[in-house]
Amino acid sequence: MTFFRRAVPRAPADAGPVRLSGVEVTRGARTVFAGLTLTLAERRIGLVGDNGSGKSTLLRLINGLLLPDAGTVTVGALDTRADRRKLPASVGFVFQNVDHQIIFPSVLEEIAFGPIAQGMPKAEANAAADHLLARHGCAGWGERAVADLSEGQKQLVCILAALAAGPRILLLDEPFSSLDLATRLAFAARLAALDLQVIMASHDLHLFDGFDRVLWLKGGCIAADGPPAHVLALYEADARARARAADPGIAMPAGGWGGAS
Ligand SMILES: Nc1ncnc2c1ncn2[C@@H]1O[C@H](COP(=O)(O)OP(=O)(O)OP(=O)(O)O)[C@@H](O)[C@H]1O
Repeated sequence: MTFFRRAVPRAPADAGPVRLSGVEVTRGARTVFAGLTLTLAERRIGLVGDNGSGKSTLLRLINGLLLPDAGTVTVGALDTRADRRKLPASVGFVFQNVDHQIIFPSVLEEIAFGPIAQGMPKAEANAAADHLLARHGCAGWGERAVADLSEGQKQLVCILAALAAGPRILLLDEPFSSLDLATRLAFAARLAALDLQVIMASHDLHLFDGFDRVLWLKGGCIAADGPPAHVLALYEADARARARAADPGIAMPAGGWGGAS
């Protein structure tokens, strides 16, 4: 599925997997990663883990917003340190907090920005943004002030803005948390059809249906890595055990992943 024609031909250098090699990251006084090595090649990769386990930090390393204190992160042949300015053409990102992402006053400007930055003429980018909005049930939103949108509507604009730039890799950090059910379902279906690599962090485990691989981060380490059903069952069993240990009298709700109890 094509959302936008690419503004400029993609550099061959962005082909190939994401690789982290010996990555060390300290944020504030806390060591988040102490020698993380990973190859991320699958088309659909999920990240799960407790609050503070390092999911957002990992995504920020891949899009070059955060540079490792030691080690390297590469996207194909692009090194996030040396080739930082080339990354936005290849790597799209939807932030957990939309207010950290939105920079323009109007919806149209926000969505057209990426293609214009890549060289698409403004009139063409604006027309394509209008078309994209219409395809997602938001016809006529272009002139709306972003500040007047609800949280979920802002989240939708951020997702569309990321797609508009035609990335090869889409990084999503809790992208659907404020979307209503119908919009969430529609996006999950569209996501499944997108011809690009998706790496998504979420606490909504059902979003990983159909994913190729899930990584469970625990204290900056990989606690489990593999098919979603396997990893999510381990993760949920661990979470339930810890919830029980914290409050032995707790009545745990049934259901969940992989029959974990
Ligand atoms: N800007 C920052 N300054 C200092 N420390 C930070 C900063 N951002 C994150 N951290 C720390 O880095 C660690 C990893 O945070 P990160 O945001 O990657 O976690 P997360 O898994 O995405 O959590 P959540 O599920 O809550 O979104 C945490 O201990 C956090 O306190």
